[in-house]
Amino acid sequence: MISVNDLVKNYGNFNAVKGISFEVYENEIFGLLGPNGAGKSTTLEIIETLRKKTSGKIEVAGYDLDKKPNTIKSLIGVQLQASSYYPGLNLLQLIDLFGGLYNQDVDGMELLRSVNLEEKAKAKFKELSGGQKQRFSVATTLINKPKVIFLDEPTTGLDPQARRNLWELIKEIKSQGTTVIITTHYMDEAEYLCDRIAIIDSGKIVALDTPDNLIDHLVASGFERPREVKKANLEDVFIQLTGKTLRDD
Ligand SMILES: Nc1ncnc2c1ncn2[C@@H]1O[C@H](COP(=O)(O)OP(=O)(O)OP(=O)(O)O)[C@@H](O)[C@H]1O
Repeated sequence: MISVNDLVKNYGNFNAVKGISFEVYENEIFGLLGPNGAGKSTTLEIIETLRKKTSGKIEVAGYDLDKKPNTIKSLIGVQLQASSYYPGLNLLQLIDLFGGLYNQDVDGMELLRSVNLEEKAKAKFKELSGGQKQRFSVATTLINKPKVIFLDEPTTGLDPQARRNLWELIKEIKSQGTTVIITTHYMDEAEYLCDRIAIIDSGKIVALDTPDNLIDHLVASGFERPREVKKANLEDVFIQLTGKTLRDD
């Protein structure tokens, strides 16, 4: 679905992305992981046609980014910044507006239902909880019925229930046939969600494989955790005590 070949991005003298290459297969959830400043957002924004690359070749669904940026724009779904959500409009009106911009006939209620926000159709974006805001933001990526969506840290700041709820939503989106590229700083999230992961460090890909293979490879190299892992962790305690249901309605 996406092929990135020897991508380089310089900001002035600073070499932020240093010749990375990877492919994202159709209908997989592909994770880009890496420390702050590794170059994840830069790479995503270049593929999204929002930022200019310095050099390299990128294809999305077989279209060359240099030759067909507008075709690519019509095939991808990108999360909008919170500032794009006009404060005077409710969720349904926002979807209608974005649908109009994409020249798409969208059933707003159906879309809101798919992200469990039906009851908030008449609410303004600013009136939503953090989890609801993220679900709405994911919904807006689907308005143009894209082949691939880009999610940049979609669960940052959410409570454990809301995170799990969003994970299920992302899996559901994949099961409908959409390819997903996601960045995250949560390793449990990447392990649960991603079919394959690229780990980027200082503008270079240092590993690319399935989560299982990456872990097996580390274990095969002789790595052992310094102490025995308990059968549960604090997050299990939290979920056990507070339940799995969402509280943000
Ligand atoms: N517009 C810009 N001008 C100059 N330098 C930039 C610009 N945007 C990003 N950078 C630099 O490029 C590097 C990569 O930034 P980028 O935002 O892609 O990292 P990231 O991996 O997404 O980080 P984070 O996890 O913090 O979101 C950083 O050192 C950053 O300071």
